[in-house]
Amino acid sequence: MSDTVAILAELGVQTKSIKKNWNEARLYETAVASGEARVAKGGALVVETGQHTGRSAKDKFTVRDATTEKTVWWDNNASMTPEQFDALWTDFKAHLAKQDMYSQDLFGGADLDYRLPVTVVTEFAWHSLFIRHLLRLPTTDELSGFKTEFTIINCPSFRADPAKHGCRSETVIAVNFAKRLVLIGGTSYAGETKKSVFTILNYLLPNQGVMPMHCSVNTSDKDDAAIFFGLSGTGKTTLSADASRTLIGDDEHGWSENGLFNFEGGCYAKMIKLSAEAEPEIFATTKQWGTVLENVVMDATTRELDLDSAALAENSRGAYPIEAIPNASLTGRCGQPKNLIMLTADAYGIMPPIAKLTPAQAMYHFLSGYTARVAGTEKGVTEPSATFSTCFGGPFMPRHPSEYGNLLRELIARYNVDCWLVSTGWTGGPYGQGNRMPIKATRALLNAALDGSLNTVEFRKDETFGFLVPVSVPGVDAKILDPRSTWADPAAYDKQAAKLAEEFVENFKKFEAYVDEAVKASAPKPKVTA
Ligand SMILES: Nc1ncnc2c1ncn2[C@@H]1O[C@H](COP(=O)(O)OP(=O)(O)O)[C@@H](O)[C@H]1O
Ligand SMILES: C=C(OP(=O)(O)O)C(=O)O
Ligand SMILES: [Mn+2]
Repeated sequence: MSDTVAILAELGVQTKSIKKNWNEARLYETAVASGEARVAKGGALVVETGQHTGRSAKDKFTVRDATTEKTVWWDNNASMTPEQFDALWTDFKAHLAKQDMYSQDLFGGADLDYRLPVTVVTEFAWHSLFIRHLLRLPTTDELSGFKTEFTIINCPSFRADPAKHGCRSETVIAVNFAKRLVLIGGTSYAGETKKSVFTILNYLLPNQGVMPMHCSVNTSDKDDAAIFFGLSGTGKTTLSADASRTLIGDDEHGWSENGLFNFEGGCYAKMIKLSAEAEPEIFATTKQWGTVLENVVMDATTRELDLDSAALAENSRGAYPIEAIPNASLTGRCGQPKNLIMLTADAYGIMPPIAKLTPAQAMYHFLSGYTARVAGTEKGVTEPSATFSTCFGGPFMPRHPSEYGNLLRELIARYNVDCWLVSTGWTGGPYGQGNRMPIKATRALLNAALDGSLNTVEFRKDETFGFLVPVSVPGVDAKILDPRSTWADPAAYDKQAAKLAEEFVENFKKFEAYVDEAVKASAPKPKVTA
């Protein structure tokens, strides 16, 4: 296979026109001229995505054939038959024949041994710009010998038909590993494209012994890389951009014998209520030419941005090349990690802001993938709900969690990595009563973990979770380290902690057959209260 033109011919795709590998400036001009986008004060490109302002996880389907039958974990991945995919593909091609399209030949993966050449074909110029920011650009030389290995076609104006295509609605994300093709239709949320590349790498890399991870990574000149696992909204992007560390990437990485590597070349940050003070590096990107601002509210006349407004979406986003962050790595690669952090936004206010995990506890929490969803803007809803998304990335993990878990466990042991659980969620009570953990406090605790100083402080054992929690950390209010003491009613804390422990135990049942006694013994134990 080869680059855009050859691959489209090989796939039998005809488009009205195809603009191949256009650069940022040309895509900008076209996106504005065609009415897809507007320019904000400072130069960022502002777009609105309409109905879909986040991923449509339930509209994602993987083709179930003789191979994927055995390699995909179907409990966690919705399936589509090869015949349904073919019907979708036929209709997709008929639709594409009437469209002016853009394409980019890019790499997913900064490690030269493991990178995947992909061609991303999009209906929107701004989607082409987005994916050019997010993935890794080939050099001129690499482009001349480019051989695509996977094609992603994103056509928001296509409407899927559940009766014919085996999907659920007019929106579809169809992944076909045999045909090396992903089709996206009926949604404009740009995150679908980048998470499709992630899904592909998550499927392919374990076969090469590489651990793919939904995490951010940063390092320093001391070669002390840190991995930050976490579900959406837990702080991967926010916390990895830190003035005192070198950013490797904010969302998707691989871990091999060569070290850690970014799958991407850009970041995709949440813009809602972004604070210039707590997140200065990310804030600066909103005022730069090149940044794609998705569903950020802008005044039509002054072109001032209103980052606090959720009028278009709670999940407003900014996409920018990693160079937009001052202390970012351009190679996207670093050495073996010293620390591994699992981020959770515990809205129940039960988890401590930091805890030290044994390797077995780390495996337990990796397979559990706990965070909590909060009501957000919905009226009248005050209760948070627990979410367990395995490997901290359930919607992007085609294989059985034990495959990822076993790889991770081996790597943690081989490189002697210290593991931590960090709650960026609520303190002083649950969502609705307490407050979100201050970013400053989380950063101070993380810095103490990463510079090694946290290994020398006094710890207590958490009665419910069994992990070790520091009693005091220089520069941090000792009270927040013990969540129970921050609640007005400690008995209410105990009750809620027991309830959360039960939810963990219930969720973990499906993994019990795949883990050893030490991992099973890492389950939280509801504390017996008098
Ligand atoms: N203590 C904290 N740590 C990290 N993020 C926090 C914290 N408190 C509030 N936030 C907010 O939570 C959100 C975290 O989102 P983000 O970093 O994009 O997560 P992810 O990349 O994991 O999806 C940001 O909007 C950030 O401002
Ligand atoms: C882009 C996404 O990732 P995250 O929220 O983890 O940054 C997403 O989930 O759509
Ligand atoms: Mn992120």
